[in-house]
Amino acid sequence: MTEAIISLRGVSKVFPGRRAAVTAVDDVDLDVYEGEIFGVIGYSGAGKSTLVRLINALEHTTSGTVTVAGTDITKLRERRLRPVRAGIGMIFQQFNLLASRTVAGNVAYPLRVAGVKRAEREARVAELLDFVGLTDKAGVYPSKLSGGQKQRVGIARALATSPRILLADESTSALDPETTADVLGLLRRVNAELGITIVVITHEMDVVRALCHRIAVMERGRVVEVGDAYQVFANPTHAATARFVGSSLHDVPTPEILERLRRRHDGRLVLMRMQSDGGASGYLTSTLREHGVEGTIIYGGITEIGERPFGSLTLELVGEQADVERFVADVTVRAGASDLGTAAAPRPLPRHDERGSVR
Ligand SMILES: Nc1ncnc2c1ncn2[C@@H]1O[C@H](COP(=O)(O)OP(=O)(O)OP(=O)(O)O)[C@@H](O)[C@H]1O
Repeated sequence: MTEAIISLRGVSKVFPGRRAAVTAVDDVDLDVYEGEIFGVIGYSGAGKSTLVRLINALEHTTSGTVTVAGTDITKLRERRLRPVRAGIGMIFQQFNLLASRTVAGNVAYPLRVAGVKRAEREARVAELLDFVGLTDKAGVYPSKLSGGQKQRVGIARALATSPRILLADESTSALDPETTADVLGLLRRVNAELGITIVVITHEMDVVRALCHRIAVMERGRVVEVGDAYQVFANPTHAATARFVGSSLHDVPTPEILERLRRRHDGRLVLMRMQSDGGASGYLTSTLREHGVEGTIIYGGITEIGERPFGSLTLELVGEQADVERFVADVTVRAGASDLGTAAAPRPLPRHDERGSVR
């Protein structure tokens, strides 16, 4: 995973709006490495779809260059773009299947367009339907399929011409959680078994959690943060990222919730971040014991990102005041915990870029 298969340099896209021009993508530099699953996240209107449409030249850049598999596609004429697009599969939120064609017909469609002979086409379609688990639906029309099955057909069709890159634009947003998990599992197989680089656009944290190796966070056309999915979520440096994590996990009390907690718990409160190597709870237990302090969990949440624990716990500490002080000093320094004070002497919640972690 060292070579960039997609590179954007100084890329902007401006749409001439009715009143004023809209800068959908604003001076973006980005590398997506061969073999990775890369997430583009952000709220509606951030510019995610436009960014991805620039990668397969469905939109043309206003400025900057987009390089795909070594070719600068911003300089290519339409005819020369065709083979580049053939190397990029795409799946959509609304599946975009042809209603008048069977499942097999839909998957065969890009092969027909590419002029693949019938026998070869049929063999390839059978292979793809087997891969996505829809062999028994070959002769069925899309209207008879569930949402999850439709997206499987979409994936099989996107893979038909053996692309090196798959772009997935909100590919699970129209699906229920169980079906989403199913489709995400299939995308993981596409990446792991076929070695295809995947770029997913999503506003859903669950998708990122289950799938992405690295992510870019977009806000108002700009990439405000990029990196390893776990690192970015564990240590957000931009408010947009922190909002994204907080709105999905709800592990850190909001100021209002903290107020309520203080009414019920008048002891010293401390916010402990749980991350990384799984040693966190052991560290917490031993440090409490070491200082002769008891800790009661009064708020928090722990989940996984990329199979690593992630989240935070808010504890109320009970013990001799001097012991509590020493414990708080210790975990603040060694584990980046946040001292929230007491109901009588409250201390504010940490800003998003001040959160530490238990390592
Ligand atoms: N063809 C277009 N013409 C004019 N403005 C456009 C066009 N396409 C996108 N925009 C504008 O560009 C901005 C970014 O849109 P884009 O669809 O890329 O965002 P997004 O993050 O994908 O949002 P969503 O998740 O809602 O699709 C928005 O303000 C949008 O209105």
